[in-house]
Amino acid sequence: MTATPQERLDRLRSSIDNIDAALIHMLAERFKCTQEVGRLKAEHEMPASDPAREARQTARLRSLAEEAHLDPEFAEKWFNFVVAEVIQHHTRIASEQ
Ligand SMILES: O=C(O)C(=O)C[C@]1(C(=O)O)C=C[C@@H](O)C=C1
Repeated sequence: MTATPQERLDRLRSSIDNIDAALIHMLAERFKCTQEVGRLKAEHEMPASDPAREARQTARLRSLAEEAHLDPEFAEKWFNFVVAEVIQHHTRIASEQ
């Protein structure tokens, strides 16, 4: 028996739910790492941002996105969005020292 459109939609949404949950958990782990980086940088008076590292990571992520058939512009925008938040966290940690 073929699935109804509603059943197909429900099945796809169930996968989307799992993927969204995985993304949230991965982001949480990434922010745990960057919080530690922020504390390390603050303790050693290192600058919050590292444009050279960002440029290397942007090139790497754009290349991975292309291989995965994901829009590289979107991958770069996502990375810039996350890094902007991380830099705010780093700056706050340094100001609390
Ligand atoms: O790797 C670092 O130095 C970080 O602070 C982490 C990170 C990132 O989130 O990827 C954030 C800010 C820097 O400009 C570069 C990279």
